[in-house]
Amino acid sequence: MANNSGNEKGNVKQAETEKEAVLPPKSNFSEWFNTIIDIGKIMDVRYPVKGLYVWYPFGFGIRKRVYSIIRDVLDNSGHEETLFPLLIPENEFMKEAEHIKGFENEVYWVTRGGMSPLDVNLALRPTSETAIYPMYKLWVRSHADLPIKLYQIVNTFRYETKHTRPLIRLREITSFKEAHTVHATWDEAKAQVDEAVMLYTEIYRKISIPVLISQRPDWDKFPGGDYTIALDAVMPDGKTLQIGTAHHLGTNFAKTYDITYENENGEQVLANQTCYGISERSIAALISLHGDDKGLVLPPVAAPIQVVVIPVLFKQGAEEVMAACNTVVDSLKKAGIRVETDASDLRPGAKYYKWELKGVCLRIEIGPKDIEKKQAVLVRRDTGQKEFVPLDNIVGEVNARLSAMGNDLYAAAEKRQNEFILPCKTLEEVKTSIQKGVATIPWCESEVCGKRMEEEIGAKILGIPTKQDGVAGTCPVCGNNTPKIVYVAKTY
Ligand SMILES: Nc1ncnc2c1ncn2[C@@H]1O[C@H](COS(=O)(=O)NC(=O)[C@@H](N)CS)[C@@H](O)[C@H]1O
Ligand SMILES: [Zn+2]
Repeated sequence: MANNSGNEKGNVKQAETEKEAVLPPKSNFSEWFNTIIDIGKIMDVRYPVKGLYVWYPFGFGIRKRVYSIIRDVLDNSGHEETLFPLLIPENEFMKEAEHIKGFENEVYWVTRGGMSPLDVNLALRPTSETAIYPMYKLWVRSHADLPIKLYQIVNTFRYETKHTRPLIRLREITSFKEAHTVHATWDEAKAQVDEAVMLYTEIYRKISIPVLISQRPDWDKFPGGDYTIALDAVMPDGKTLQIGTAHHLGTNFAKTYDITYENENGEQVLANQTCYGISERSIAALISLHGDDKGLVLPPVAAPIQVVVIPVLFKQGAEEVMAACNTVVDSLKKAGIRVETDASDLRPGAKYYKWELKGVCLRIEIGPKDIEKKQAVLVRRDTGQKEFVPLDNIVGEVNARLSAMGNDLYAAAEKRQNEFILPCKTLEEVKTSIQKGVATIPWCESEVCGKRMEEEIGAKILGIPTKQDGVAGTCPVCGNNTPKIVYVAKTY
């Protein structure tokens, strides 16, 4: 994967040969992803610190649109956005034992200010529980202060020892949306976890991404949490990418940070909490699930450029063609559609290649013949479908295809995801199936059997699907009857 040329010694590797890399076929997914991040102008991997990458403006345009969808969904479901400090004092960070165990190998520390050593070392937030919860202790006094439903979209830092790669595993997570909620009871917090999963599913539906929803096995839950529900995308190579998680924290952190509220009978009661997060892995999934051999394929809601108008110019009638194109561009802009014209002297084929690589949703071609017939040629990026449409209703024709495209991309991705789910009855079958996709296998849910399964298979249990069809099977380890199946998959 990304041979990220930024290195520990801190020097930027000279730009590769100026010639743009050629995009490999998507069947070679690892190289395809690596190349599209570069030539699709998503992120520049040459920053001289391992695991830190630079957003190109085009890639940032995609991130901006995806995160405005995230904000809309959260702001319209009772959440408020806020901002907590980046630096966390060691004494606060080191309070919750489970949480520390889970993060102590990943935390970056600031130990100096200028030339003088700090009296208290400061952690760069890997996630913000230990920054936020000391403040929640000050804010939560009575039942009337609950629920609290806050989120922030910040950068967080994790000293990842596994292979770092842009958008998928960064040491500076640049787009970490983390929500932290406080509730009066365990059940209310459970309802919040369920809402978070529903909202995440809605967000991903809006960017045409289907997800697998499962509860992580107990030994793989969030450090300091009661349980974790995760959303996974099935990537084109059949491996899964965790693109969202919601954690029920019970009273674990409330105990540590003394977050209590006075109930109706004047008693001090420990609060129950949840937290849930999405990162730029959402963009990784968007690029990976919809892209093809020609490059990016972007759902219209996330596309920085939705339409490109290409005038087909000959000596004869060039003026009329340019005039018609400008009229089309103006009317599309007025309708709020993100449109560009390409009147460059590139050959048509080179133009098509350029805009297809960038995932522009629709191409409009207008030549002298089209003027005569008062039509334009419309070409969809996802299907390649070419149609003649009347010029005088170009806005309607474009809008119809843009809204169809978002749904069609989702349907196509959902079909591919379902084909990756491979039901198994034996561990042998699981071993072969996870080379291609996501295996399901009955499991009695006992930790002993689960761990034995992972050993046997040489891969991790992904999680217990929250939606089960309840058909009984037998646990392949203990032979007991069980109504539960579990996902097993190779993961990013
Ligand atoms: N190194 C990383 N690079 C990119 N995304 C990451 C990285 N580590 C985690 N993520 C993403 O961030 C999400 C939330 O991270 S987490 O550890 O699961 N959960 C938390 O940190 C909780 N505080 C909820 S915000 C994960 O589901 C995953 O999609
Ligand atoms: Zn068992």
